[in-house]
Order: sequence, then structure tokens, then C-alpha cells
Amino acid sequence: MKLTTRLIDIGNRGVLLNAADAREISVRDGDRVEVKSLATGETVSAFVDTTASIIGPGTIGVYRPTQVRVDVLDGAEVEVRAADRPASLAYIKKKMDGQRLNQEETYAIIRDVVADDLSPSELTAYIVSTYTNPLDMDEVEYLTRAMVDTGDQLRFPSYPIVDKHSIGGVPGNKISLLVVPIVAAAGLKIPKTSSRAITGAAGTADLMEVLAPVEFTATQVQQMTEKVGAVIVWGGATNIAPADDRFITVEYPFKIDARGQMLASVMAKKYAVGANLVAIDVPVGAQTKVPTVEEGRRLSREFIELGERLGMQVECALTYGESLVGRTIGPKIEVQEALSVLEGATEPNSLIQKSLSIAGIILEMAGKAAPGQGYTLAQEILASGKALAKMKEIIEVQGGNPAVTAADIVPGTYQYVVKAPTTGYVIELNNKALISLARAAGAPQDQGAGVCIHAKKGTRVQAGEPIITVYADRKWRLQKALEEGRRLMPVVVEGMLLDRVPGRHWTTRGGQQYGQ
Ligand SMILES: O=P(O)(O)OC[C@H]1O[C@H](OP(=O)(O)O)[C@H](O)[C@@H]1O
Ligand SMILES: Nc1ccnc(=O)[nH]1
Repeated sequence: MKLTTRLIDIGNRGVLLNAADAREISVRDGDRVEVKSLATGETVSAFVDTTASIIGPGTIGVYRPTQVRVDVLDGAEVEVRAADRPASLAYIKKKMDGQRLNQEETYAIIRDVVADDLSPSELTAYIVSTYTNPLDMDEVEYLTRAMVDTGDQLRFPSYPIVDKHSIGGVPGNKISLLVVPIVAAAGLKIPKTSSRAITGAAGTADLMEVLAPVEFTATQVQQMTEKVGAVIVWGGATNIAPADDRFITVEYPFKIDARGQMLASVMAKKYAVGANLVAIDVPVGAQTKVPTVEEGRRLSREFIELGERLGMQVECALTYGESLVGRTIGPKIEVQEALSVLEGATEPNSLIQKSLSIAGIILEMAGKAAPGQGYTLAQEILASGKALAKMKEIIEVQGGNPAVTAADIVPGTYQYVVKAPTTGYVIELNNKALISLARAAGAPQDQGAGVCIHAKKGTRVQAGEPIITVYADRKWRLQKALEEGRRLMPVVVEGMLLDRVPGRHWTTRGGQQYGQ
């Protein structure tokens, strides 16, 4: 059917058809059409929305991403017909049914993901299929390679190129802000790409964005790394493993990170930046992605095997994930904590020790430190101020203000201090509840939102002492976080009343009613 184009500024890969025209070519809402520009001969597939009134018969509304691909102007004529379903849908169904996918099938799915040829529900079906029917190692390798091959890759003229990644799952895990500058200050190249939050309240990309822009092309990532030795950027903007960020948009609301997807997500980014030496942080503990040490070992072996298949040397560190890293969760307060350590603070221990351990592993892998000496070298670099100086170079090369200090970073202006209701030990600090609290307060989108934990598990507190401060950039967000806090009770002090369960308000025999 020939239709006349009307450009519509909507960000989806779609077109708007009059309901009568849609009926004529036998398509319904959500179906696909092929749109062919009669001027250029180019063809693009797009998803259909229908309307009875916004667009009249004979006209087609073309949304921005569709227009960009087919290069049509307002008023141009296009040919429109019902399109076939992509073959990848059958492969997604195959995975939903619990079968294995081969290399070609995996590549077909990932190509369609990157080309935006799958609708949100189709993409969700794929992620859920791999969540419920775990990928085996061959499938993980196909997925990783497909994610790399459908994006840009960096090629540095010399090795080693080192890299670090955490599988996430523990709140407050801001160690990349310390590890990357320490390792780069030792003269190593570390082009660090990170995701935004997946199951947490602030991913490393969300943190770095407090200090500098994080959206760059692959070429810029390479140039900046060559200049100062390191970057900390958001993988989603680089076109490095571009499928990764599409998957994360599906995973984020459900707070899920299926094992096979996680392996591929992390290792595709490492492979695509050209890293040959990689340290992986695997936080272990109840309420993390890896509940037991045995599972942590198994996952580590999988990371190492996948690394071998791809030609990268991988070392994994099982780390303590029962409790948050440092004391803060949320973009600004986490950055403030990390910067203060770079500036010389000797607390919090959990953050400093973890960062030095992971940096130490990388320094040993790259031969900068003798076996067993990496931690000490990392400690010297941190104490000398060289890591802070390197961080300032990274901030500057990415376009941020290198003069920034921890004191300049001000968390959300709406604050609420939760006090210990009773004297006793903190016997429970629930990671997942803390994450929900920080997300309810607005993290990571609201950079000032988050929580600071004053008393970690095992600490003795006096009744009335602060145990948590909640920060928010908006008042209603603070209220929401407090409601979430009351519901989830992320901190429990021994002896504390957990809840009161009232009976009904009986009228007593004496005819009086109490406690209204
Ligand atoms: O939100 P959850 O699932 O906890 O973790 C996701 C975070 O973990 C990784 O951290 P890094 O880039 O190694 O520092 C990712 O890049 C992301 O920032
Ligand atoms: N699935 C993932 C976990 C942690 N980091 C990532 O980049 N991806």
C-alpha cells in the first residue's frame, strides 16, 4: 500500500497507521510492517500502532528511529506491507522450551536485539528464557562472542591491557573508583567500562557520572585511555557490546541477573576492550547473587574457563558480600566516600581493604608486583596520593572538574535520621532491603539519594543513636523511602520490637472503647 509520510517525534521504532489502512494490509497493533522509501529504495521494519483519529487514511506516521533508518522526509511517499516475523523469535521460543541454542541461533537473536528488531516483550521473553533455562558454557561463549561481534572493539598497540569487573550484588560496592586509579597510577592501561545499576541502587557508571560525563564512543574510550591510562565510562553509550545495556533495561526492574547473562555481560565488555588480564570480584553471601562459597568457586571456574576460551587470563576473588562495602549506598554519598579514601581517609576498612586486594591482584597479574606483594604496592600507591592524582586526570579527560574534593559533594537535601529504638547489638542488616530503601529514595536517577549506615552488623548501639541516615533530592521520595523502611526494616537491633499486631477494637463489657 502506498502512503504519505508524516514524521512524528516519538522515540520508538514504530509507525502509526490509520485503523482502516492497517486492516487493509492485515496488520494489528504490535505487528511488524516493512516501510520502503520510494525515493531511496531503502527498507526498514517497524512496529505498528494504530489510530482511528490522529492519522487519517492514506497517511503514515513515521517515528524518529524509523525515519532515521529509512531516511524519509515529511510528505514523502512510502510503500508499506506486512512484514515477516524475524527468525530469532523461533529461537527465543526454543530457549523458552528449555532447549539449547547453537551459535547461529544465538547470533541471530543478538543481531536482532542490537538492531532493535525485537519488541520489549520479545526481548523480555528472551531474558526470562535464559533466566529459567540456564545457558551451558557453549551457549555462554556464543552469547559472549555475539555480543562482542555486534559492537565496536578497541585495539591497543601494546599489552598488557588490564581490566576489573565486579559481578555486583553487594550494595555500596564503589571499589572501581579506587581500583582503576591505583592500577593506572602503576603505569597500567585499564579502559574500564561499567554498567549502570542492575540489581543495586548505584552501578559504577552511575557513580562516575557524579564526577564527569560517562557517555563516549569506543574511539574516544581508546584515545582517553592512551592519554591518561584509564577511563571509567558507561558501557551502554560506547557501542561496545551494545546488546548488554538492552538486556539490563529488562533485568533492572526485576533485580535479576541470570548466571549465563552475567558471565557474558561481564566478559563481553572485557574482551571487546582488548583486555588480556582480568580480575573479577565475586561477592559471596546470603542476599547476594552468589549465596555460598561453593557456588562462588563454581562461578569463578566458569569465568576462568570462559576467559580461556576467549584468550584472556582471568583471576577471581571471592569477597565478603554479607554486608555492604563501606557505609554508603547511592551515587553522591558513595562517591564522597570513595574520594575521601583517595584523599587519605583511613576509614572505612571494608572499602579500603577490598579495593587494595583487587588492585593488588591486578598488579601481580601484570608483573608490577611480585606474587604476594600486590596489596602492599596498592597501599603505597594509595598512600602516596598518586591514585588521587590519577583519578583527577581521569575526571579531567572525561570532561569533569579535576579540582573536585569529597567535601564538594553534597548528598540530597531531604534527610531523615533513623535512630536505634533500643540499646543493643545490630543483629541484622539486610542488603536487599537497603537497596530497596535507596531505590525508593530515588537512587540511582536522583544522584543525591541514598542511605548512610552508621552502625553495621555487630555494632553495639545505645537507644536514640543514629543507625541510618536516608537522603533524597525530593521530599516525596524521602517519604516513600521511609514507608519502604518501615515495611522492610533493613536494620534490626536486638530486643527491638519488630511489630505490633493489634486485635480488633472491642467494645468492653463496661461499654467503653479504648485505644482509638
Ligand atoms: O547493580 P548490581 O547488580 O549490584 O551491580 C552492577 C554493577 O557491578 C558492576 O560494577 P563494576 O563496573 O565492576 O564496578 C557493573 O558494572 C555495575 O556497575
Ligand atoms: N551482569 C552484570 C553484572 C555486573 N556487571 C555487569 O556489567 N553485568
